Amino acid sequence: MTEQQPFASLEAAHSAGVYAKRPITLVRGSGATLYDDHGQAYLDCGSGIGVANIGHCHPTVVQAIAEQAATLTVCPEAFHNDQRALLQAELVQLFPAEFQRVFLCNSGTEAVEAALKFARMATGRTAIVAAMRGFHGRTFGALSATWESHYREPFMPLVPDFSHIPYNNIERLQNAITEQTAALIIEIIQGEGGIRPATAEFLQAAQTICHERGALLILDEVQTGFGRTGRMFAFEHYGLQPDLVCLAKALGGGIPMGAVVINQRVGELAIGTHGSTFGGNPLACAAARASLSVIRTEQLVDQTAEKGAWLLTQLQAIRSPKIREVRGLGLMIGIELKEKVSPYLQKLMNQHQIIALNSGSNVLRLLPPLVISWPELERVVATLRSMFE
Ligand SMILES: Cc1[nH+]cc(COP(=O)(O)O)c(CN[C@@H](CCC(=O)O)C(=O)O)c1O
Repeated sequence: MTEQQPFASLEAAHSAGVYAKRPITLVRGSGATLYDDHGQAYLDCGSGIGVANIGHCHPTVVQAIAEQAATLTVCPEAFHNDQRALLQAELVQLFPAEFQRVFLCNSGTEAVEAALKFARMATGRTAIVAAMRGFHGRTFGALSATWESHYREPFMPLVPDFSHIPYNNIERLQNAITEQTAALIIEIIQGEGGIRPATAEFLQAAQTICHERGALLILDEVQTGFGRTGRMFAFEHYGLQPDLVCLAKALGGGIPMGAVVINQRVGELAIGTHGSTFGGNPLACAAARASLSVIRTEQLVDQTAEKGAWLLTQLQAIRSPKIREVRGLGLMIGIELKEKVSPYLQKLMNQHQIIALNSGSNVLRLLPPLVISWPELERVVATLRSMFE
């Protein structure tokens, strides 16, 4: 172990080796601040890839986890459980009345896998249409809907009968959705794919075409959900009535969790056709309930709409030959550069102690905790302005 980075070298010695690592060891978090093992503070604008919407180690969630950890953490879905029953009821309350059922799992990719399986089972069809640049997860089904070839190539063949259309292209959508299509799966804003918002026209057309032709509309809100875009769920901006909504990331307040919220239009799902050992476990459900209560009591959705509008305006006002476009919604913002983004991420972290993300090779992605303060936002704008102007 090296003196400066004792844990990094120890981790590197035993890690599977599939992750590119940044040269810091994070050991503590609070609100929008992270701390490394030398006590250095960082302003977090990544939220653990869109997980820490309510900030790190929120006391309400910490207390709920501690209490549930001392009560019951293991309870498979073969048995009823109080925390699960309450969470399911609280979750569907956030959706239109047609959504009455929830499948609980443990990650975004699991939520997507479940939604894809439910769509094939409910329609008796096999074709799945997804969008170019979309990201839906890394398990074989979700990966078959994910676009980037470097995620897919090493694992071919994937699941058959998946196809992709250009995002926001209604004509190609018209041609792709047929009587053999089980579902269309899309993001309202492509996150990993570059912070690319869908157009209202594309989303409305997607819903109309799917429902006219008997296909289901799956919205992958793993990244856009739980206030990230300034509404509790991004589909609310467009008044959509999807059939299956995939959730994860911020759902569990930092505890791994995924969910599929199911419109009654999908119909009954047969017992024994899908499942999960850890899905709906009491610990994750208690954490999720606490997280939802924080989002509600701290009015984080409205805060995000206000903070996000200000941040987008400030960043769009930066005049720089290096910036192609600044786009996004709420506190899900991308700065598309005319060059590689990684040097800027390193500079932000090493010289300014701000942690940001990439989307692809040239988009700087900002996903700060929704609890980020106004002074912290002003620091982000001032720092980026100094870097790019
Ligand atoms: C829209 C979306 N859907 C599904 C997933 C899969 O969720 P999970 O199984 O919990 O990771 C992700 C992860 N998005 C991150 C990619 C993570 C990875 O590299 O893998 C991201 O946006 O970078 C998404 O952003």
